[in-house]
Amino acid sequence: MSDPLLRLSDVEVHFEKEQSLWDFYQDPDVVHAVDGVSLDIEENDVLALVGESGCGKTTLGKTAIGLQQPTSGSVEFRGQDIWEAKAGRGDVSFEEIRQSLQIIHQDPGSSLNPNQRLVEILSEPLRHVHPDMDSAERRERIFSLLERVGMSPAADFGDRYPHQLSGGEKQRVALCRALLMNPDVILADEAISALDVSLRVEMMDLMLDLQDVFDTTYVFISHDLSNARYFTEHGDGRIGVMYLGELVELGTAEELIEDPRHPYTNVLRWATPELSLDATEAVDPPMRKIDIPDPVNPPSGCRFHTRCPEAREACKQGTPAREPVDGNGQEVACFREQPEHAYWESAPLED
Ligand SMILES: Nc1ncnc2c1ncn2[C@@H]1O[C@H](COP(=O)(O)OP(=O)(O)OP(=O)(O)O)[C@@H](O)[C@H]1O
Repeated sequence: MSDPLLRLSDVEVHFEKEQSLWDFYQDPDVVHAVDGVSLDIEENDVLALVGESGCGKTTLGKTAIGLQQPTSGSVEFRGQDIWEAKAGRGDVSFEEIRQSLQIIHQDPGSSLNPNQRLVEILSEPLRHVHPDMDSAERRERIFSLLERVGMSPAADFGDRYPHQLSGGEKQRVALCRALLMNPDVILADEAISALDVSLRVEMMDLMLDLQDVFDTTYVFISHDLSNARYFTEHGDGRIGVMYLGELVELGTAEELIEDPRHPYTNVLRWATPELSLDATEAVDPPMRKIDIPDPVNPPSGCRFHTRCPEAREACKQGTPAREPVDGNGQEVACFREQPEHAYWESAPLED
């Protein structure tokens, strides 16, 4: 079997927190941003990462595209370890890999040069990928892409500066610029979150429409399960649920929403009114505590045990591995999926 497009193996990303002068003689605090994540991402794949603020979505996404070096574990691009390539020990150069792995941010304005017209901004990636292309051909490619993303008349838009665009138009330009690099993966980091609700679906449709043209994979980060659902249902992809740095459940939107196996996935589903679940469902959150534990000192055992309504004493020990559910593509990391686990004999946690 051929290698997946991206393979993350037991990836860990820990950050040392900045210290004040007073803490100088103490060991720095270490933030456990990502821990023990293994995941394959395929060609033309769609993967959405969801979870509450600070759970590690951006860090994991950036690690997957080689913008963040893991503190342990590995990230391979088509079988080539990205950081070995960076150290000059690869068959493919780091620059080539990074060119294949692009990112679009929540705030596209900050990444578009305010002093350049769109046609200049979009010429840069083309010059990079096709150094032999003449300027007339570049303009033709740029204008046809601008038309395709609904920025018409393209010649008029091409002459504009970023400040002359709406938020939605800036995000389209950021998408065009990423696509013109001919990438294998685009990390869309909350790329639709700042848009008006009415424009979000339009942008997601556009991204998926262009996926067929450019043969690219999307890693789509969102704190909103209903957007992740729309994107993965229309893109035939999966959702990964993150909790305190760990990937606790993986599956299609239908699997996760109709049959969430991890109690934390159930919380996300509960917290998303747009999913219009059964009106008879609980109004109280399906959690024992609201507060998120400190990622500097994550709870022992299953990290969700301090909030989980199903938690028992056994959940304080050992990290549950993510395992397949019922032989379909769904995977969950919860002791309750293991009929023989000590969980079933242990006492419930009630505090
Ligand atoms: N460069 C850094 N230095 C120190 N800590 C960091 C750094 N980057 C991220 N963190 C911490 O790592 C944890 C995960 O952050 P991350 O941004 O990946 O989460 P997230 O799920 O994307 O959150 P959000 O939705 O708020 O963007 C957080 O506790 C964050 O404060």
